[in-house]
Amino acid sequence: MGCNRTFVIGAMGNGSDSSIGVRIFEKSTSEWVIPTVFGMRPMLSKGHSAIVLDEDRILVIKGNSTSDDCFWFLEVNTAFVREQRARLGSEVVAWSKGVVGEAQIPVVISGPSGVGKGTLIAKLMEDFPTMFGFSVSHTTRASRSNEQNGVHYHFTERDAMKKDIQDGKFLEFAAVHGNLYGTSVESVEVVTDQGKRCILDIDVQGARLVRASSLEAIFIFICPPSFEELEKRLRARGTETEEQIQKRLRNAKAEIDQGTSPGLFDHTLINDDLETCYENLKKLLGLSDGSAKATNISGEFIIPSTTRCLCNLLLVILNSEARFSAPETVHVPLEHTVSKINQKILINCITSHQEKPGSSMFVLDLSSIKGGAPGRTRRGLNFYAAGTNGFKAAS
Ligand SMILES: Nc1ncnc2c1ncn2[C@@H]1O[C@H](COP(=O)(O)OP(=O)(O)OP(=O)(O)O)[C@@H](O)[C@H]1O
Ligand SMILES: Nc1nc2c(ncn2[C@@H]2O[C@H](COP(=O)(O)O)[C@@H](O)[C@H]2O)c(=O)[nH]1
Repeated sequence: MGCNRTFVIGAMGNGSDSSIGVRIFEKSTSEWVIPTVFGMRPMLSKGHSAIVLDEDRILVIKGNSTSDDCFWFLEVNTAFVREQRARLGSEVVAWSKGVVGEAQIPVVISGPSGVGKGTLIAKLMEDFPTMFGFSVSHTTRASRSNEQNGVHYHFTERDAMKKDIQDGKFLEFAAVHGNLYGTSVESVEVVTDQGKRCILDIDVQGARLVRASSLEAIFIFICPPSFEELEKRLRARGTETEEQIQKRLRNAKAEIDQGTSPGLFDHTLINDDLETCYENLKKLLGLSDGSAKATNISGEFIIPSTTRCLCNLLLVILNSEARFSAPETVHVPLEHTVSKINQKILINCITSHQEKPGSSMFVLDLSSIKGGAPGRTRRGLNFYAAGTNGFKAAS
C-alpha cells in the first residue's frame, strides 16, 4: 500500500447506496479515485473501525453488528487485486467477508452427464442443509420444466454471460454440450458467506480451471459403472432430445478419460448402487460415522483467575495454553477498540451500562486465513471470547 494512497472507507453520501463505499486519495497527484469494486459489499453500519494488515488488505470491523456480519476484508494489493488492476488498467479493490467458524474447503463434483451428480448432491443437501450450500451456476441452456431460475441455475443470455465473463465475474466457465456454463465468484461467495461448505457441480473443463485457480477445493469425479448404464440413465431421465443425448454420450467418453487420468481429481467414486455411492461420498467428506462436524467450534471457556486488569488479561490471552470459547454469535458494539499483535486482533468491547460499566475482550485470530479474494478460499476465522472485565469505581 505504501504511503502514496489513502483509503477512505464509509458512506459516500450517495443516498441510494446502502453499502460501504471506498475512495482512494492519490497523494502524488492529489486526486480522488473511485476504484472498481469486486466482491459482495458490506452493508453500512453506524460506524466501523479499520486496521491495515500486511500492507495488502484492510480489516474492517463493523460496529453495532453481530459476528456473522462484522468482519470484512478490503483487499487493496493482493495478487487478485494486482491481476485485476493490470487487466483493467485502473484502480481495483475487492471485498471479502470474514466468516467465523471452521469453514471447510469447497467440494467440486464432476462426471459425465447422467452419472448421478445432481442426485448425490441433492441427497447431501437434504441430509445436511446447514452444512452445505450449492453454488448456483449460470448457463445459456434452456431451463427444464422442473428447474427454477436462481435455484438450479441462473438462466442467462449468451451475450450477457459473455460480458460478465469479460468483466471478471466468473471463477470458471466452459462450453459444455453446446451451451455456456460458468461459476460466478458471487455464487461461491453467497455460500461461503453463510459459513457453509460450497458444492460445485461442474464439468471436467471447469474442474481443471478451478484447480488452476486459487480456490482451494476437494475434487471428486463420479464415474458410471458402465457406458451402457450411463446411456440408460440419461434416456430414463427424459430431459434431452435424442440429438442432445447423442452429443452428451460422445462427450462422456472424453470426460471419463480425462476424469480418471491421474492428477486432476483427488477421488473417484463409482455410482453403481446409489446408496453405496452416497455412503462413500459421505465418508470422503467426513460425515459417515455420525460425527458430522458443526461449522462452529465449541470449547471450554477458561478465564484465568489471576487476571485482574486488562493488561494482564491481554498477556494471558496471547501467551497461555488456555482454551477459549468460540461464541456462536457475538454482538460487537459501536464502542470498541481494536489493536493488533502479530496475527491476533484484539477487540475490546466497551459496555457503558451506568451501573455495570465494563468490557469484554475478543480475539480474532487471522492465522487461519488463506487466500481471501472474492470466491477464493476464505477459511473460517477463529474468533473467541477472552474474558470480561468490570471497571472498578474510582475510590
Ligand atoms: N446409482 C444410480 N442408479 C440408477 N439411477 C441413478 C443412479 N444415480 C442417479 N440415477 C438417475 O440417473 C439420472 C441422471 O441423474 P442426475 O440427473 O443426477 O445426473 P447428473 O450427473 O447430475 O447429470 P447432468 O450432468 O446432466 O446434470 C436420474 O434420473 C437419476 O435419478
Ligand atoms: N464448467 C461448468 N460446468 C457446469 C457448470 N454447471 C453445470 N455444469 C456441467 O454441465 C453439464 C451439463 O449440465 P446440465 O444441467 O445441462 O445437465 C454437467 O456436466 C454439469 O456438471 C458450471 O458452472 N461450469
